[in-house]
Amino acid sequence: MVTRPRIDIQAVTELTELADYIVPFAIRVVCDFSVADELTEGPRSVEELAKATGTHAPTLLRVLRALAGRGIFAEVSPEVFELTPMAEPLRSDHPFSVRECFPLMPPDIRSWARLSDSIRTGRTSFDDLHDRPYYDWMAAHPYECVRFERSAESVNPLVLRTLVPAVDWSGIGTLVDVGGGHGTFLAGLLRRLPEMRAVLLDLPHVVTEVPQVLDRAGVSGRCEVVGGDFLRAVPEGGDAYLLKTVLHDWDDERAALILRNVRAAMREDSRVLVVESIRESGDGYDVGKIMDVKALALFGGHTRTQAEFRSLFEAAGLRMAGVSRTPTMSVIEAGAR
Ligand SMILES: C[S@@+](CC[C@H](N)C(=O)[O-])C[C@H]1O[C@@H](n2cnc3c(N)ncnc32)[C@H](O)[C@@H]1O
Repeated sequence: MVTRPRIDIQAVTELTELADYIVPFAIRVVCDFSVADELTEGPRSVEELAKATGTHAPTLLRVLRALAGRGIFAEVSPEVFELTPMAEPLRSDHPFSVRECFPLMPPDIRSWARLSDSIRTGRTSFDDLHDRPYYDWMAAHPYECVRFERSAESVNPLVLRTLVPAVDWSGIGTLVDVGGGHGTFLAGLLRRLPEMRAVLLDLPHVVTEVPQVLDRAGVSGRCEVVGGDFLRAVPEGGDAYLLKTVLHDWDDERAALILRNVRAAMREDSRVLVVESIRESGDGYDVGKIMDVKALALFGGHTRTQAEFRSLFEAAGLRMAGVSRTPTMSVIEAGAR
């Protein structure tokens, strides 16, 4: 039996608002021109802001008005704008700055535009569009690679804040950060845990950025940097192995291979700390479900439920030891089986 459509005007309105994809692009552009940085001393007219940022005043006004409608900046008097709580984190000096969070790079956007291909075939649209997997493409495109790593790391200050108190770090003299990116998470960890030493492994073209990050944090004396491939091998000698937002990039076969390489490198008593967004059941907002679709379009991996993590560890000769959920990400801990 066909039921008649239910009419809920509020729902129709909310749905049409979701079609307005200008917001992330407008945020990207105000970040590119450091508009939030120009408002740190208080409200300013669009005319002044345009002069300071090298932009076209009437156009900047249109973008700022659109964002103000979403609570990002406020028009306090005609054509005069100020920062709001949601605009503050777009400042470059904000301790939880997210201005790198919106890279919106053409290769990614073109893959999103081809999501219909993924839905038909189950394949990763990025690979089909660019003829190779994400990280291989990034290796040949240094500018985009740096933008990608910075966006992946932009939430690290926030994650560190919730994660450090949630984990028992005692007994970890040496931590191996597997796929550690530019090292911002590890640098933050080493600053908070002054007794700890570390090894960071990432692809050779990615680790070139790591020394500057460690130097800025004043921790370079406690961290060795290794350029390598975790699909082949992982450094030995860790009391613990950290894999933060790494496994969701990979299908089960390759995620298990990475963990088997960790298993081969670790001692019987070493710990494995996986930091990820666990995919939860139920209909609530769940970053694990959002990341899952991102992994589908771009990386060819997927996020996992707690039960899926348990099976993945078992396939790699590990045993899940516990899960700590924090307001940002979860820590899924494992040991040797
Ligand atoms: C989503 S980023 C996470 C970075 C970092 N762990 C963090 O959370 O800030 C995934 C990382 O895996 C690295 N990666 C991808 N393939 C790799 C490989 N075969 N060997 C080593 N690292 C790899 C990427 O370069 C990237 O830095």
